[in-house]
Amino acid sequence: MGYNSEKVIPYNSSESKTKQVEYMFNSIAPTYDKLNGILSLGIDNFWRKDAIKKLKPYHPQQMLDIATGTGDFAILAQRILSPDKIIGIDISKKMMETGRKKIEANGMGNRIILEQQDCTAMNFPDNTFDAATVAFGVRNFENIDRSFHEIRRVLKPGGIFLFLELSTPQHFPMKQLYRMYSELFIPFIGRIMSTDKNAYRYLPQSISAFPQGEEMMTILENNGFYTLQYKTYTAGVCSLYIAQKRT
Ligand SMILES: C[S@@+](CC[C@H](N)C(=O)[O-])C[C@H]1O[C@@H](n2cnc3c(N)ncnc32)[C@H](O)[C@@H]1O
Repeated sequence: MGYNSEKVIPYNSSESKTKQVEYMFNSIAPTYDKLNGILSLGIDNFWRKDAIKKLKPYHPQQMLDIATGTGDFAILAQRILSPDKIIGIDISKKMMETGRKKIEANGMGNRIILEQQDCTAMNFPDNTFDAATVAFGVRNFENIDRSFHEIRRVLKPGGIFLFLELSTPQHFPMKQLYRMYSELFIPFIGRIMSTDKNAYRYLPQSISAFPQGEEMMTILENNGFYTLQYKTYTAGVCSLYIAQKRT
């Protein structure tokens, strides 16, 4: 089944969504971290920390951080959970170049390894990881079902899949405020601060097309997961899903 967010692409080009997304993140990599903080008014750090803490009861030792980008989620997971190993994967070399520098600066080079891989076709054996995480990546996937299927394959039986994604508030007054924020503020800041204007047009469009809540939980179940927890942050601006591999 195809989902609407899979059809939202950054550029007016005939290349696959994956190729366009790779190009876009390579192009915005130098300003990504700074803009992230500005656009979320710094709240993304709170969302990330709260999400990672929820993995504590599972004591994951082998972790996979998909769409790891500049490495923030992997670094936080290492700091909070101290697993034996985290492998971060991403399609964008430039995002990971920044990520590697941050990992080294945090003295975590022997615990976090970054590899260029597409999450729809990973080279890991079946049943490898205790937990897989994605922060703000799923919205960019060209094929959500194939990605989830592949994530399930590389998780051990009972393994945990946790992801955070931006979402659209459903209730007054946040719904209306958020609409102004995403239609005016995001493209404006993107235009003046980023090297790629398209990226900050693509961002609000991909958020509004992304399946959320009940719909996402059904997608997880259809791909072989139980949803253990679904919660929203900041009146619905961000959503967290925690699911477990069904055996
Ligand atoms: C918004 S960034 C998130 C980066 C990081 N997780 C964070 O929290 O800041 C989305 C990332 O998803 C990556 N991505 C998109 N499609 C992917 C795929 N099929 N496989 C692996 N990574 C992918 C992009 O290259 C990009 O670095």
